[in-house]
Amino acid sequence: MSAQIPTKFEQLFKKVDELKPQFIDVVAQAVAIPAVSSDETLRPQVVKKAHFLVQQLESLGFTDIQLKPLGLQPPPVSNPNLELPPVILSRYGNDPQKKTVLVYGHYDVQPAFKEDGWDSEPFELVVDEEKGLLKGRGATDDTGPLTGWLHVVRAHKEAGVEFPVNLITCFEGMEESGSLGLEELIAKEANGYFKDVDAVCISDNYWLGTKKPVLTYGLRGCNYYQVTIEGPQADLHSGVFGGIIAEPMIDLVKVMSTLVDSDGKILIKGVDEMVAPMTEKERKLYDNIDFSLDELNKASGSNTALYTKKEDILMHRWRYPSLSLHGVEGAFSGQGAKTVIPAKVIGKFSIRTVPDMDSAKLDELVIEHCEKAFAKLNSPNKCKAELIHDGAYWISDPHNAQFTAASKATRLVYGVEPDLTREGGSIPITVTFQDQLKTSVLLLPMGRGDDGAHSINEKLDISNFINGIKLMAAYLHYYAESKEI
Ligand SMILES: C[C@H](N)C(=O)N[C@@H](Cc1c[nH]cn1)C(=O)O
Ligand SMILES: [Zn+2]
Ligand SMILES: [Zn+2]
Repeated sequence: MSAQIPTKFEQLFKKVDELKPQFIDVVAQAVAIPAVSSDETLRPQVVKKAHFLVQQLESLGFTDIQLKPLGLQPPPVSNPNLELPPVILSRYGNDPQKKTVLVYGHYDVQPAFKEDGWDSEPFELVVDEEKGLLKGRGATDDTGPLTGWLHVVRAHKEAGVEFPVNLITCFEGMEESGSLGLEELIAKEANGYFKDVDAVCISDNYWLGTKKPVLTYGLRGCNYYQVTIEGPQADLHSGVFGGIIAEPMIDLVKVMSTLVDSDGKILIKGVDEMVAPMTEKERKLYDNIDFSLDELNKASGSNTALYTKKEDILMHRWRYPSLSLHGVEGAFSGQGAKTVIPAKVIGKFSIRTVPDMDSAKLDELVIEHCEKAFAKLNSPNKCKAELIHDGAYWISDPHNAQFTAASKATRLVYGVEPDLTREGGSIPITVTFQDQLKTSVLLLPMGRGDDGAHSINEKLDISNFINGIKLMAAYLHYYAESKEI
């Protein structure tokens, strides 16, 4: 640690180091709750995790803790009476002399099963001191970073360092499923719970690579669709009915194959035309970013990249749309050789959206495309294409007080200037915070590009966890000291 480091940071960082076992224990307890928002049967677990976080907030002295209900989950949903998980609002400090920072995170996670190929149980945090890793679903996305904000508060309390800002939490349990219901809550609370918010900070994305910290000023959006094809009343024996009835799965494969080609080119007419043209100024930005094909290959664990040049990889991750095929509900997917003809199959795919794509126009193009592709099959089956959820893209100017404070904090903690990046993933609610609260938003990632978010063996390096907590703390102090909002 440098000799010039201010005493308050020395005290704080020492305390963060000392509290490492306790911080990891909180992450372990949180990871143990399988809060999978996309699985309707696990909704009680998502709610359980909300209550666990409330207990943590209470014990740290947060006040005005509220579990905001969001009503019923809108269709398409199997259980029409399914309640959305609550949003956790709370505050730490209420000093009118201080700035107020809202921190957003999500406590829900992606599904995970050991059979998917995990080396350990996904909902049992593995603390691998030798490799320096925390492994478990949510370690990096977003349970680890979300709890980071609570650890920042605890470190201040136990180090006896004054907390520099008023902190407001907005923790949701539906981010991985499109942040349903949150937009309305933010609009409602913009002049209520959130009325004094000066800045919003989100720690829910990742460094580009594995070595260099980044600050993020853009996200792609995500429109998620499903195509349902149904025919027979029940699943059938393929020896008895194969070749003499129209099979929904055959139709679905044909429809889905018209969406995208193997080079990643989206085949839906009108989509490319909506993408903002590249400017010379933007083109130059890619030159200075620290990234390589090698890092991409390491993160994907393969040599399957569609592009070899750094600039092409980054542009296709950040500023061009992509279409991914995710799966088929109702289809046989187990081991072995079941000879069934599924009666009803639901194909799932999503499009990552970018400036200047119009979300509603995209829905029209996608639905029309699927209907036309199905009509060409002359099938007697029924087909319905629909949007499941959408979330907007976001891009901002990274030259403001928040980014300046976070750059300074990065230099303090990591000793380097962070790269300014965009993120290929989505955090649907980001733009709503910016527009409704009329504040700047900073994305301050904790984990690395190879953390395996949404994948098997999701991990967070312990060094990223501990330095990430220090970074959050330093950012809050530098932001509090800055003259501008
Ligand atoms: C980047 C963030 N941690 C994340 O994983 N976001 C999800 C959000 C989403 C949108 N639709 C479904 N999930 C993502 O980018 O997939
Ligand atoms: Zn996330
Ligand atoms: Zn995620």
